[in-house]
Amino acid sequence: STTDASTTDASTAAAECTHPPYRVYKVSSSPLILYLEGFLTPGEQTHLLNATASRFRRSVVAGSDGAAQQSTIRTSQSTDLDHHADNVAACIARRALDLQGFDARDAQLEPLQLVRYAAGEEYDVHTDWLADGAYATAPNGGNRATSFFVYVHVAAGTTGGGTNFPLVVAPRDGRWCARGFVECDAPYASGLTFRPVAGNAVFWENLAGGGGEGDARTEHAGLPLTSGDKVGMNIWTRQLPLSQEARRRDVPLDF
Ligand SMILES: O=C(O)CCC(=O)C(=O)O
Ligand SMILES: [Fe+2]
Repeated sequence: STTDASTTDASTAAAECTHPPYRVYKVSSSPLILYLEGFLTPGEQTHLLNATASRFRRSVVAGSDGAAQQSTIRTSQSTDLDHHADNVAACIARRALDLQGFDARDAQLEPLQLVRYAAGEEYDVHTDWLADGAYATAPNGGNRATSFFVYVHVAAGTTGGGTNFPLVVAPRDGRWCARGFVECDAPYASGLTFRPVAGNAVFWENLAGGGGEGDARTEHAGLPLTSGDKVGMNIWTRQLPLSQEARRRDVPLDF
């Protein structure tokens, strides 16, 4: 390709990439939650791991002042991957926008964020939408309208590490369990837990109501990994375009 990496965006990469025929299953209407089977190809999974392998650092969260800080609630390692500088990541970003219809723009995407969990690590219950409006300003793209959590790698023998939505009722049909998408051994009262399955993804809308308020029902957790190794990826779409500066900056978007 002769495309200059600095000018590549999810639109230009779309011409060069072939999207896998992933399947979409609605899990919940309100909040909207979709399960995406085969969202990443095996080649894309390998590429994402290789592109980020040496770059993982202790994850951070938004502190009470909005600034990124380490916390016992999020003990994983993470790293950003700028999809404007990586054609595979740009193709995945394009796919994530396409699912959201023609109005979702590349400028609304945060850099892709990979998250790695070793045994014992977790991300306790949180929302992806920012509770403090001071950090959901127009130059910051407003709030996080939607989230994808994509399972990039799940080592053989991995246990635990599901993605749990405590306030969402689990779907009932046995195929959710039989296909390995949903954890069905946990008590009903614990809500909905997706099992980590490499290549698959969960998509949801974070905001509700006409005013775009954060939807409390979208709270969720990356449950503790009890053994193995799990790498996931967040793809966050803002309500509005992020300023060029905010798109490139690690702080305060990197949580
Ligand atoms: O690890 C998971 O299953 C979920 C992670 C998550 O919610 C996040 O990184 O915001
Ligand atoms: Fe999250």
